[in-house]
Amino acid sequence: MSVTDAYGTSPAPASKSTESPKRFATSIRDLKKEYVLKSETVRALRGVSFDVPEGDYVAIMGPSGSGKSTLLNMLGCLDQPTSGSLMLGDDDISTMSDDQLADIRSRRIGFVFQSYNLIQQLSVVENIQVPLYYQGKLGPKQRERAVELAKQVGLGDRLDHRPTQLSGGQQQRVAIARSLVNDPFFVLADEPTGNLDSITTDEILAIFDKLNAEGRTIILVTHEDDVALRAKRIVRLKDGMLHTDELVEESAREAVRAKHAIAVAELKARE
Ligand SMILES: Nc1ncnc2c1ncn2[C@@H]1O[C@H](COP(=O)(O)OP(=O)(O)OP(=O)(O)O)[C@@H](O)[C@H]1O
Repeated sequence: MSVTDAYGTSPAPASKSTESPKRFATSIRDLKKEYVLKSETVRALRGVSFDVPEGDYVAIMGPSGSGKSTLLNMLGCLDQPTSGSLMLGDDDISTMSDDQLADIRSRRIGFVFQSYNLIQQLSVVENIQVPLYYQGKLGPKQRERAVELAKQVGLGDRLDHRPTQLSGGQQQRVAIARSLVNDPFFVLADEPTGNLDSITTDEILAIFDKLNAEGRTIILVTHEDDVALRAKRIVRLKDGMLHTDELVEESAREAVRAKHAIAVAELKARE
């Protein structure tokens, strides 16, 4: 296998070096989530712990029912744990009110969904500005930032297009630009390439590579090994527990990038 042991799941021992301490985009400790139904209690997460240092690129994997969506909902401040802690910066989401959760969600988390979730009536630039709208922050400066982000994801010539006038890959680029508009703690991507063909998948993964190289923290849920191997680290859940937490060797990342590049070149040659 092309991965090595990762950071470990317990708090790091105090460093004796003079290096500044690692900052975490999020830090999760003994996270549990139970759903209480009439006939039974489902233990969806049974004590999950791991850290995501700033600048990391983590793929979360696991079989159906292993707890990925439950974890994602908490990382996205859409739901609270039954017990344990999930820190975003200095805030523990398990102690927040619904209003505080909504506030931190709109200000500090960048979402990218499988189905893009764009507003059909709005243009590319307007869609990118949507998270700012919810904070009452809309002005020329914010529009300028949205235009800049559109250019960063290669949509500088599509600023006034509506989602129906864009391909799936272009719509996902809008969603990625939208996810960055608030300068989030991390980009949370749920099967972001699930609806895309191989060529477009590679283009979207290249954007994530670039964003991560620029220092953006990315947390991505995927079922696909080849998508996960583009990340720096793979966290696997099983039966609501952390099964493995492994770093992906740079050589393995390079190999999968090369494999994707060859597949894309072959497909383009056939067109
Ligand atoms: N709202 C809910 N009420 C009750 N049980 C739930 C709820 N949401 C999830 N579960 C249960 O919690 C467990 C974990 O579900 P979860 O959706 O987090 O898994 P998953 O890994 O995302 O699965 P998949 O890959 O199929 O989406 C499952 O047994 C599921 O049935």
